[in-house]
Amino acid sequence: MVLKLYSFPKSPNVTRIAVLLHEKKVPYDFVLVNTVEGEHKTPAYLAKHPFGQIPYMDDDGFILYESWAIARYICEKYRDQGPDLLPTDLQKRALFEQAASVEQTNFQPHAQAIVHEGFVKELVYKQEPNKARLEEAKKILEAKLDVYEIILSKHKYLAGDEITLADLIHLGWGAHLSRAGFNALKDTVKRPNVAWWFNELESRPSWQAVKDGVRSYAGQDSV
Ligand SMILES: N[C@@H](CCC(=O)N[C@@H](CS)C(=O)NCC(=O)O)C(=O)O
Repeated sequence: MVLKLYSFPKSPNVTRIAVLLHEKKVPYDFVLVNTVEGEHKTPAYLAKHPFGQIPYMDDDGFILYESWAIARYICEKYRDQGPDLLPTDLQKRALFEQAASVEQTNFQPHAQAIVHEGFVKELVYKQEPNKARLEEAKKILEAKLDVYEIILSKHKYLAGDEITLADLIHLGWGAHLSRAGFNALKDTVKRPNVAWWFNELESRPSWQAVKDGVRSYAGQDSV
């Protein structure tokens, strides 16, 4: 049975997984979860994902939630297909885990706040955005990206000169930032290394395929 991602296809927490499936050339399907109607809080959904969030994965009956856990599972299971995105060498793995932790603490929460307050709340949930929270998150992420600039001036990717899952997983939330009026990932003057890095990620055929997939799904505009 083809691997299934329960989500809405444009969700950053699922596009960050879909890009890995394209890197690994693994076929998958989306199963649409209507979060606007609260489908993710129904008993049937909660039986699969007890926190009532998107996404979760069904791999031939094996259920897994939490996007980072799903991402690691895919990179481990399909290690021999496409680029190896999860280093096994002790020190390379430690540097990968460091970069993974950096994404989870220094990038994702702030990027999510910017995207959520910047347009998702209003557009999808018809709620009033919290402008103060938006500005605060922008300020914090700008400062975090200054540190990214230092890291990326020393090597091409976050964990060294080889691309890993820790880089690619930035695409989900990162690609939505411009739409929220936050262009710091693309500022070639202020942060040339960050801009180079993010452009490399966005230019990968796997990401283009994700964008095409989202575009063709139920007429949604793209990530
Ligand atoms: N840590 C989780 C976060 C999942 C998450 O926050 N999903 C959001 C959508 S982007 C959601 O389902 N929000 C609805 C809710 O929490 O009720 C992951 O990475 O999968």
